[in-house]
Amino acid sequence: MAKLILALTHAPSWPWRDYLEMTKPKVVALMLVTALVGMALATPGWIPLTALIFGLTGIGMMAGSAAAINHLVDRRIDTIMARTHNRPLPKGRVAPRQALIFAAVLGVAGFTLLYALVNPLTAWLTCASLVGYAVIYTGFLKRATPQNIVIGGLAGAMPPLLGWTAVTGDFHGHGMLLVIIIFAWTPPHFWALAIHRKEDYARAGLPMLPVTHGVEYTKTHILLYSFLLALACLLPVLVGMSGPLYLLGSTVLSGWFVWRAWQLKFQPERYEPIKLFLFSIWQLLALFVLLLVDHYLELLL
Ligand code: HEM
Ligand SMILES: CC(C)=CCC/C(C)=C/CC/C(C)=C/COP(=O)(O)OP(=O)(O)O
Repeated sequence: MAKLILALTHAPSWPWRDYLEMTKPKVVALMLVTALVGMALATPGWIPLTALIFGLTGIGMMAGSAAAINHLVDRRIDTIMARTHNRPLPKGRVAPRQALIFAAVLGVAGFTLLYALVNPLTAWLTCASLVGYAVIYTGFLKRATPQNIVIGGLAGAMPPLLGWTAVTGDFHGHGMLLVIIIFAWTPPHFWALAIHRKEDYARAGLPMLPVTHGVEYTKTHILLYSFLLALACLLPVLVGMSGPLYLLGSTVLSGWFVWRAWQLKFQPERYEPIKLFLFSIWQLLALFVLLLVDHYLELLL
């Protein structure tokens, strides 16, 4: 252990910002919001404090570890792409060995926390998500097929279910519905950025949809997924998990998403792909805040 800490802190000054960057903090933060909502919806009362604190910490640590492994595995292609060439590994600010140790310590600590203080089911499911993203998506799918993000997106969509099992220790269909929402949201989220960064991906030799099938084909798929997302967003109401406030708010958000995806396809001069990418992030945040507010409002009324 002392050796590990020594290797991590050996650099002349502790480049903590680089290590933080490797955990993709903004992405993980939004994932933790979705996990928190999964926790809240799993129980009619307040979220038990142990599940809340150790659950979110453990899930956050393991997601950060997965992100750091992604930085490590992708360090060569990240050097080629304009968006990523300034990252800590391509720039040599963090050595591959240090990144590996960092990811391992973070991942093992997160797993131990979840296993010992939350429950084994959540620990193993989070472990499966880590492997899904860091190994299956990053190490294989990303380089293999333009459907990489559709399949790999499942790992990133898991946090609400992880939050749910952290509270109940059991699977529940309602938790899975929240996963389905993020699963349908991920392709338009990513493909909008992939259109914007098409040249980057082509140069790096990555088979992203706009590179392999063209921009128009990708835009059509974004539009189709926006319809799928709108349908998925209705599921919490159809099963009675969420009420009228959520129905109203999510319908507005879904309509807005479909309208923007429609503009992207049919009025490209009015709406650029990068705008849809940024919008998708706020839309998902708003959707999950709505689920939360609706849940507690139903409890209070
Ligand atoms: C495997 C599925 C996913 C892929 C391939 C993907 C892809 C990306 C990419 C390439 C970026 C740009 C990062 C950058 O500019 O450095 C990004 C940003 C972002 N993604 Fe995703 N994403 C996925 C899933 C998710 C999920 C599930 C969430 C949250 C629940 C999420 C939230 C975000 C946020 C908040 C950002 C902005 C980060 C920033 O500004 O630094 N993503 N995503
Ligand atoms: C345990 C758990 C919940 C794991 C999920 C972890 C996680 C941080 C998923 C992030 C999804 C994401 C930003 C993918 C982009 O990868 P990319 O390689 O396509 O993007 P990049 O080029 O920006 O690195």
